Amino acid sequence: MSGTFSTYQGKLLRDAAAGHPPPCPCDGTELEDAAAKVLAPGPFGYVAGGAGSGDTLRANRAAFARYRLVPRMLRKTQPELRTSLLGKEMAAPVLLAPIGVQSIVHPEGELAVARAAAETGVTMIVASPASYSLEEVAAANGDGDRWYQLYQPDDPEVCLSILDRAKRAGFTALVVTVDTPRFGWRPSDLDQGFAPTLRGIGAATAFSDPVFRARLAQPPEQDLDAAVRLWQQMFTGTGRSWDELAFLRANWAGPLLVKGILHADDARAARDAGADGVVVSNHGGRQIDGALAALDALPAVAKAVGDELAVLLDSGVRTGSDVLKALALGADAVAVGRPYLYGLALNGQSGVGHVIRSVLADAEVTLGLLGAETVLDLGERHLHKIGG
Ligand SMILES: Cc1cc2nc3c(=O)[nH]c(=O)nc-3n(C[C@H](O)[C@H](O)[C@H](O)COP(=O)(O)O)c2cc1C
Ligand SMILES: O=C(O)C(=O)c1ccccc1
Repeated sequence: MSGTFSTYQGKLLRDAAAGHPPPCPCDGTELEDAAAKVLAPGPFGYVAGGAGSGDTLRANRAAFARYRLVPRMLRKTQPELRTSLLGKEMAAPVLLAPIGVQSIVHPEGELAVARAAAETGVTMIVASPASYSLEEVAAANGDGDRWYQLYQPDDPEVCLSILDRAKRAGFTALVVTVDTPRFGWRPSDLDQGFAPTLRGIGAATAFSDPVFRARLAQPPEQDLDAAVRLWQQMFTGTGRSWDELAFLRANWAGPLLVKGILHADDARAARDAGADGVVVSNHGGRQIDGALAALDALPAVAKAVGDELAVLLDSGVRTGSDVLKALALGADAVAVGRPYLYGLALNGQSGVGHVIRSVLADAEVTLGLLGAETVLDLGERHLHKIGG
C-alpha cells in the first residue's frame, strides 16, 4: 500500500531514524499544545479560543469521537484520495479553511501558507481579512488552486472591485461567509484586550483597494483609526439577508459557496440563491457557544442538498480518520483550520507543509486500512455511532 501521500509516512520514519524529527508533531490533536509553547498568550488565545465557555469547540471534537470507523479486511485496496469537486479534479478532498490575520502567529503569515499549499497540491481558501493583499497571497501561491473567502462589503462598488481583483489574481471560487456578521463573545480576547483588527491587521486587501481608499478623507497611512472604523463598518454588520447573495451571484461567474451553514433549510436557501456549494461549519466554535457540532449538522444538510450542491465541512477536523468520517456522512470535502496555523506558528512554511502532508498521508493510509479504494466508496456502512 503506497499511494500518493502515504509515502510521507516512510519518509518521516527514515528521517526520524536518522536523527531528524519532524518540524512539528504528527498527531494533529497535539499541535495546539505545541503551539501554546511558542506563541504569546494573546495570539494563542485568539487562535485556539472559542466562543463563551468553549462548549461548541469541545462539541466539534466530541462529535467525531462519537463515530467509530468499521473496517473490512482482505480487500486488495489501492487507496486513492483523488476526487473531483465542483467539476474540477482535486488531489484530495481536503482544503485549507480561510483564516484571517495570520501574521499574528508568523511574520510570513498567508504567504508561507500559500507556498505550502502550492507545494502539496491542496486548495487554499484565502480569507478576506488576510494580513497580505489578495494579490500578494496569489503570487505566493503561483500555480496552486486558490479560492477567495469574502466578508461581503455593504458598499457595492468596493465589493465589485474586490471581486474583480480576485478574478484577475486567479481565484477560482468564491466562498461567502455568513456566520460572522460580528465577532462572537470571545472571552480570551476580551480578557487580554487582544484585537489585531483594531490595529488594521487583516485590512491589507481593503487598504490597497482604490475604491475603498477613495471613500476615506485621509489614506490609512495617515489616519489608521478612521480607516479601521470604515473597514469594520463596511465588511461586517448584522443587517444582512439572503437577498445580498443575488448581487454576488450576478457578479461572480465561477463557483460560489456559502460558508457557515448548520441547518438544512439554510442550505436550501443557499441553493435557491444560486450557490454551487455550502460549507457546513460553526466557524470552529468561535461564534455561538452552545451551537451544535458541525459534524452533527452534516447529515441533514447532505440529505437536503447533497445531490445538487457541493457539501463541505469544517470545524474540528484534526486527523485522517476525521476526514473519512465526514466524507462517510455525506461531505464531498473537508477544510482544516487551526492545525495548519499551528504548523505555521511552529515552523513557518515547512510546518504548514508537514501538517498538510500528515493529514493527507493519515487519510490515505486509513482509507486503505478500512478496505476502501476511493473516497467515493465511503458511506454510512463504514460508521458505527456510539449510543445511536
Ligand atoms: C484565527 C482564526 C481566524 C479565522 N478567520 C476566518 C475568516 O477570516 N473567515 C472565515 O470565513 N473563517 C475564519 N475562521 C474560521 C475557519 O475558516 C474555520 O471555519 C474554522 O477554523 C474551522 O475549524 P477548525 O479550526 O476546528 O479546523 C477563522 C478561524 C480561526 C481559528
Ligand atoms: O476570527 C475569526 O474567526 C474571523 O473570522 C475574523 C474575522 C475578521 C477579521 C479577522 C478574523
